[in-house]
Amino acid sequence: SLFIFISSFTFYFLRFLVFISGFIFYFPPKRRGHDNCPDTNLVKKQTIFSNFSLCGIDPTPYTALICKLGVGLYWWNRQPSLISILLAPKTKQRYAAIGGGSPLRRITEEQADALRTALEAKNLHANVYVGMRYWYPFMEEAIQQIKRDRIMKLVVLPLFPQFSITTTGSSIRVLQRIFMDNAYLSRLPVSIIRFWYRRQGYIRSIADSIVTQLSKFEKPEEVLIFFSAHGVPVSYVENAGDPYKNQIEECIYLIMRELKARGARNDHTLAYQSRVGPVQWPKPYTNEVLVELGWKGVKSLLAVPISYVSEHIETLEEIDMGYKDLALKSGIKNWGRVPALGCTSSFITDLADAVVEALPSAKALSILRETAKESDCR
Ligand SMILES: C=CC1=C(C)c2cc3[nH]c(cc4nc(cc5[nH]c(cc1n2)c(C)c5CCC(=O)O)C(CCC(=O)O)=C4C)c(C)c3C=C
Ligand SMILES: [Fe+2]
Repeated sequence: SLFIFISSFTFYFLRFLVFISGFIFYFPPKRRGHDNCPDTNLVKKQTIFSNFSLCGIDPTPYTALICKLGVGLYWWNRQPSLISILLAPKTKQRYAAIGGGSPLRRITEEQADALRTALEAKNLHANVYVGMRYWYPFMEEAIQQIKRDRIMKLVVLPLFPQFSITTTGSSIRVLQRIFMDNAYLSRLPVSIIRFWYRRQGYIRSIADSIVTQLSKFEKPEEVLIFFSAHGVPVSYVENAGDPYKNQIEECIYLIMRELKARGARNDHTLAYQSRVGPVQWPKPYTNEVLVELGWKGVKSLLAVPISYVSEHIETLEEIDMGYKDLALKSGIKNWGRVPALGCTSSFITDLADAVVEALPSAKALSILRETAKESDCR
């Protein structure tokens, strides 16, 4: 325990030094309110690694305590860290290449509107709040609004089809931390949809989109369907029990089964993209596989980003620019890409069904927390 305490202390001292260095070298843009907030996502890049907690996992059990000792977690988690400062120039260039900012917030707000309308069509009159983990509007802000509105029941719908500790798990953790500190929130019945890639509506919507894109090739039957999933550190999968990799594989199996049922006989493959930092990522890597496929003589390829439901930097820049260039240079002649589902109506209707189905199981988070402790949302 003494050892843990000393290492925690050292960690937070180093963290403090990095935080100070962040202020010396970089001044984040001031927040100017939602409507004119610069959605360049540069700040997100600069805060995403904050607290040295890679992807939202706190490295010590003392975080909550330390934050209560005068440094609010909300503020603490928004300070730039060294690694993010180092990455900033490259990130700035990448966002410049897609028009100077991420469309993610706009698309998410459109999805929220479409979901509200789809719920109304099902006679459910609900408020839909958008809360983001690393950018405005932050989850904390959405929760403040929920508190003000004194809603009666809450369904949490992560916009990630598959569960990962780094995405949905990290968001649930924030939610639990805030909810348990407040009397109204801790009693509010909540239902969390932890993943939804098995839903027929989602699988069918992706399959529809793949069929549409295949039909644009001269010889659709010869096209290789290339699933590109976002990677997560291997240690999360192997040591922390992140179900993400298994869920990705099952998701692809379900999509291919749907395509086969519709008569498609295309080959398919899976690779992992967006590697960050020196940690090991699940293999094979998207860039390496593309080169290999080119060498092997694959001529037509349809890229299917499988971890997202909105266009953003990893589809518009990483896939459409980086991987496409690499594929063409490696000998692949015909390139296509399935767009993210965005506001596709069959998809939004299915999400609305998921919300309706989740309502009856809503329970106060104080009860859910016990279940979460035993599960994978650490
Ligand atoms: C170790 C770091 C990261 C892991 C693991 C990770 C997992 C992960 N992320 C998404 C989806 C998105 N990530 C986005 C941005 C983003 N993510 C990381 C790091 C990790 N993500 C960084 C550093 C950033 C900043 C942007 C960048 O430079 O790439 C976004 C938003 C991008 C936008 O344009 O708005 C999404 C969406 C998934 C699905 C995932 C694992 C399952
Ligand atoms: Fe990410």
